[in-house]
Amino acid sequence: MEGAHCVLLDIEGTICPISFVKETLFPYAIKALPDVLNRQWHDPEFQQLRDAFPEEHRASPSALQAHVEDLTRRDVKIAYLKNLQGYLWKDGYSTGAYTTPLFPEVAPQLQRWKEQGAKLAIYSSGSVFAQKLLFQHVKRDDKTEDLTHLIDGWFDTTNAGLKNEAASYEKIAEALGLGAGQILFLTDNVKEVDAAKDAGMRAILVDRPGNAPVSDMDRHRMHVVDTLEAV
Ligand SMILES: CSCCC(=O)C(=O)COP(=O)(O)O
Ligand SMILES: [Mg+2]
Repeated sequence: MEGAHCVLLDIEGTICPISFVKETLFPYAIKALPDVLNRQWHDPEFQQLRDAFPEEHRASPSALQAHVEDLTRRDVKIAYLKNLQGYLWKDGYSTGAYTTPLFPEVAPQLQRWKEQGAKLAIYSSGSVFAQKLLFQHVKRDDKTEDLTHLIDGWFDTTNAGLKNEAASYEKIAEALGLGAGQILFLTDNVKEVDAAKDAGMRAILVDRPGNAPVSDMDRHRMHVVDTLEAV
C-alpha cells in the first residue's frame, strides 16, 4: 500500500469468501423471489427492478423466476440481476438470516489504512445497494457492526462499467479525484488485475481459500497475496 492514496477493493473472493455469496446470498434470493413475485408484482419499487429485465423474460412471474434462476446458476454479473438480488437480500440481513463473514484480518486492516490517511473504495459486480448492505451487517465476534463509515466510494457495473475493462478503472479514478497511479486495486480476478493495470492502477491478486486456483503463469506475472496484511 506504500504510496497509494486509495485502496480499491473487490468484495467476493477478496474480502469475503465466495462461499458466502454462492451458498448463502444466491440461494436466499432464489428462495425469497416467489413470494416477492406474488405479492409485489405491481409494487412500483419492484416494477422498476423487473422492467429492467429483457421483455421476453418478464412476461409472467414464472418466466422471471426461471430467468433469474438461470442467470444465478451461470453467475451472470449483469446489472439488472444484481439490482434485484440486492433488493431481495435486504430482508435476509434485517431479519438476521445471515451476517457478513469478512476474512478475519479485513476489518482491522481497513481501519489501519484509514488511520494512515488512505481513502478506501469498493468496486464489485454486486450493486452499490448490495455492497452497502454487506458492509452494514459485518459479523464481528457476537455482534453485527456497520463498517460503511470506512468507505469513501462505492462502484459497481452501473456507475463505473464492466470490471474487465480498463475504461471502468479510469472512470473510478476520475470519480475519486485521483490519478490512476495513486490507486491500489485488490481483487481475486486476474482479468480485473490486468484491466486495472491497463488503466494505470497498481493491482494485486488476492488468493483466498475457495477461490479459483491461480495458474503458475499468473503467479509469476503478478503480485499475489493471501491476506490484506501482506499488501
Ligand atoms: C455486493 S455483495 C454480492 C456479491 C455479488 O453479487 C458479486 O457478484 C460479487 O462480485 P465481485 O465483483 O465482488 O467479485
Ligand atoms: Mg471478486
